[in-house]
Amino acid sequence: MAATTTDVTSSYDRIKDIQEFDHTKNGVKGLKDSGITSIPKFFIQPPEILSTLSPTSQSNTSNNIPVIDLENINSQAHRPKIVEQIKEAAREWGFFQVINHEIPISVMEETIQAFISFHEQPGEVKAKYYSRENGSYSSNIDVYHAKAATWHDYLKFWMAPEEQAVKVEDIPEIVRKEAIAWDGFAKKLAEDVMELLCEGIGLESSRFKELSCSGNRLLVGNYYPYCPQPNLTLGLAPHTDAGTITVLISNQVSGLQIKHGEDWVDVKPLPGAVIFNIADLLQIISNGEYNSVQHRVRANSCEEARISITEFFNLSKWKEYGSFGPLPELVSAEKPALYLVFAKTTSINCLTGITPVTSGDALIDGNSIRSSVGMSNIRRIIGVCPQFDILWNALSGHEHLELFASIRGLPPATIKLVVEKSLAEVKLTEAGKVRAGSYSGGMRRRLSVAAALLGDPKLVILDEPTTGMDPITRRHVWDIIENAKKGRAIVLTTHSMEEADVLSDRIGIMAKGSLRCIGTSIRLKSRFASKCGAERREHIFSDFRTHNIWSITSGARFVTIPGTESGENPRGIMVEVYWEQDDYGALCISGHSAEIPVPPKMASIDLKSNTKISNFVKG
Ligand SMILES: O=C(O)CCC(=O)C(=O)O
Ligand SMILES: [Fe+2]
Repeated sequence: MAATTTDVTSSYDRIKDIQEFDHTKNGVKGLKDSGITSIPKFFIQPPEILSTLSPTSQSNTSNNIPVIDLENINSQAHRPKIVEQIKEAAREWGFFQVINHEIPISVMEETIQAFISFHEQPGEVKAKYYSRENGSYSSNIDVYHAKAATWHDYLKFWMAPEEQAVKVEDIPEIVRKEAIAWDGFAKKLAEDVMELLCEGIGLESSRFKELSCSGNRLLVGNYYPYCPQPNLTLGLAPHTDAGTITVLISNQVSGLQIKHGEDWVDVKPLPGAVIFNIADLLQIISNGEYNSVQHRVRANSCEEARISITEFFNLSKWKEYGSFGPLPELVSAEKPALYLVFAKTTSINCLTGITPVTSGDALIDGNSIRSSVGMSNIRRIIGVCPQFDILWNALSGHEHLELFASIRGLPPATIKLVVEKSLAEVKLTEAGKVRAGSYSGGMRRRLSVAAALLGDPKLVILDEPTTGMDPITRRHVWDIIENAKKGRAIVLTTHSMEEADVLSDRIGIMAKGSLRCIGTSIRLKSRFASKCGAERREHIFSDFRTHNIWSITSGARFVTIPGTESGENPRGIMVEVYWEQDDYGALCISGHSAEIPVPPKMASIDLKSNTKISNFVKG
C-alpha cells in the first residue's frame, strides 16, 4: 500500500487523467463497467484517510444511531417522550433514523428504484445530462481541487424555492414523477421533525418552519457502484452538511459512517427507516443545542450498487435576513451565543449602502459610509458584483452593459465601444447578442463581473465571483480580475483558498461572523503552516524561496507574568513570547510558549507596566 499512496503526490499528469475521466461523461459507473480491476490514481485517498479505512482501524459496528418511533407523534401522552428522544439524538449524535412515519414504504422503494434506473441507463443516455457547471448529473464536482476523487456519481435537482427550482421538463423522465413525489413526502416529514426539534429546545413548534428552514431544497441521488479497491478510496469524503437538516433514504447496501467521538460508526440501514441529520446552520441557529456531525461513505465493496437519496434542506429567506446567528431565544447570560452572526454579505451590503450601518464606520477613499454625502461619493467610485446575479432574462448581455454604463453616467458617445470591449474581455462577444435568460451560470457570472468593472471604478467588490464555474472558465475569470487590478482596489470574497491565494495581495479570513486574520498569503501561511501538514509546508517553503523573503525579522523573548510570584515559584511564572513584523513592518506578537517557572538565574523582561501584553500572555 505504501507504494500506491506515494503516487498520490508524485508528478504524474493528474489533470490529464481527470480530464479524460471527465470527458467520458460516464462517471465512476462508467469506470466500473469498463471492467477495471484497479482504480485510477486520482481516486487514491491521502494517507491520513487510508489509515482510517483498514479493517483494524476504529470502525465501530456495535453502536447504531438512535432509532425513533414516530407512531404516536400526535398523542399528548407520547409526544413529550418522542421530543426528548429526538432532542437527545440531535444533541449527542447529530443523526437519527425515524420509523413508523407517514411515508409509505412503496414510495420510498419507487424513489430509490427510479434513481437506480437513471444511473444504470446506457452511458450515452446519461451523458446528455452530464455537466460540471450547471448540469444535473455528474461525478466528483470538486475533482480538480480535492485531494482525491471519491467513488460515486450523482443526479441532483433544486426542488425549491421556486425561482431556483428545476423546470419539471428538465428532470429526466425516468425519475421525474418519483422525484416530485419524494420531495412532497420528505418536506412534510422534515417539517414534522423540525417541530419536534423546536419543542425540544423550548421554541415555538413552528419557529424553524417560519424561518424558512424547509424552504430551500436540493434533492440528490448518490450512486455508489462496486469499487474494485474499496480500501484505497472513499464513496464520499468526510464532511458535514451545510444547511438546516438533511433527509436520507438508501437501499440496503451499507456504507454510511458517522463520526461519534473518535470512532467512525457504521449506520446500519433499517428497512423502511428515514435517516435525519442536523446540518451546520441548524447547529448555529440552535446555539449549539444540536450538532452537525461529520460523516462519510465507504467505497462500495458489494457487487450491488449502493444508492442514497439525500434531500438537503436550507433557509430560503436567507437573503431577506442578510445575516444569521443563534436565535435570540436561545441566548442568555448562562448560555451566551456560541456563534457570531454571519456577516460577510452584511459587511458588503453596509459598504455599498444597501444595509444601513447601526454601529461602527468605514471610510472608502476618505468617505464615511455613515454619511449620506459620503455614500453618494462612494457610489460614484465603486463597482459591485453581488453574490446573486442581478440580471434580466429578457435583456441581452449587450443591453445589460449598456444599461449599467448609462446608470454609471458614462458619456453616451463612448458606451458602445466600452460595452464591446468589456464583452470581449469576458469572452461574451457573440453571446452578448443573445438574451441572458439562455446563459449558463458561468456566463451570468462573467456578465456580472463585466458590469462591476464598467466605468473604471476605483474600488471593485466581487462577492464570490466564480461560484459555480467550471475550472476553465474560472481560470479565465481569474485572468480578467488579475488584469483589472491595476490602478484600483478589489475586494473579493471566496470560499476557495486556491482562488484567494492566486488573486490576492492580502487575504483576510472571516469565520463565524468576524475577521480572524489578515495578511499576505505568505505571512498567513508561515503563521498557520504548522496546522497544514507536510505537503502544504513544502509548498510554503518553495513560496518563500521564490519570493526571496529571507529578511523577515523575527524573535523570541522570555517574559515574566506579573503577579505570579509565590512561595513555590519565588521569581514567578514566565512564557517565551514570539514576535515578528506585520505587513507594515510593525512588531507584533505571534504566539507564546507554555507557562514555566522563572529559573533562579534567568534574566527576563518584566511586564509590570505593559498591561496589554500581560493580558495577552495570561489569556
Ligand atoms: O450516501 C449517503 O449515505 C450520504 C450522502 C451524504 O452525506 C451527502 O450527500 O451529503
Ligand atoms: Fe452529507
